[in-house]
Amino acid sequence: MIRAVLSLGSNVGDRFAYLQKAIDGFGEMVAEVSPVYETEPWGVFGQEDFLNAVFVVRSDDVDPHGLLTIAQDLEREVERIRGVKWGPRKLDVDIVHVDGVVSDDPDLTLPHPGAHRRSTVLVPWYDIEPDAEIPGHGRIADLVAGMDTSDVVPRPDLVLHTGCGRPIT
Ligand SMILES: Nc1ncnc2c1ncn2[C@@H]1O[C@H](COP(=O)(O)OP(=O)(O)OP(=O)(O)O)[C@@H](O)[C@H]1O
Ligand SMILES: Nc1nc2c(c(=O)[nH]1)N=C(CO)CN2
Repeated sequence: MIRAVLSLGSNVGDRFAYLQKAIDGFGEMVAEVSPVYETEPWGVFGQEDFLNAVFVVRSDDVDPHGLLTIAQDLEREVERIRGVKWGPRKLDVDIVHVDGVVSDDPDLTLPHPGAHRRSTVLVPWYDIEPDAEIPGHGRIADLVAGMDTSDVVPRPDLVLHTGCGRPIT
């Protein structure tokens, strides 16, 4: 059984619909989904605000690279052209952490090398797994406590649904 934490981001078009599409794409693997947050862009400034969320998957059928393939297929489905690094995007799906896996493979670095610095990942992750730790970086509760989270604002009006399990159309 694999257990992994993935992050979602979108700042172009119908942002919430893209996040929901990603959750639906992982179907019955999805075990838990965080609240949605409206977040100020990091990396490239002057772009639109993002919606961000985090979800947990469990599966007997895929390995970490299988998760990455699903994530990249979903990204490609909504946006075939990748723009500038850290620039605007309809959908970004990152593999944040896989239980028991540490890897420096550039195609799939685990834990994700930016996750421990990103309030946009840690704040929603903390909501659903307050006791989680990032190998090499410690408890996410401590990481969140040490950062400015004022640019990560809850959107309780936007709730991602699980358990749909239908294929992407
Ligand atoms: N943990 C990971 N999750 C997702 N992609 C990863 C991971 N580790 C390495 N990669 C690789 O990173 C490459 C670029 O991914 P992507 O376009 O999502 O980057 P980005 O979102 O612009 O930046 P960042 O990865 O810092 O969020 C992909 O080709 C993928 O193979
Ligand atoms: N707030 C926020 N900013 C970003 C994000 C993101 O998900 N949220 N993703 C980026 C590229 O992966 C670049 N900048």
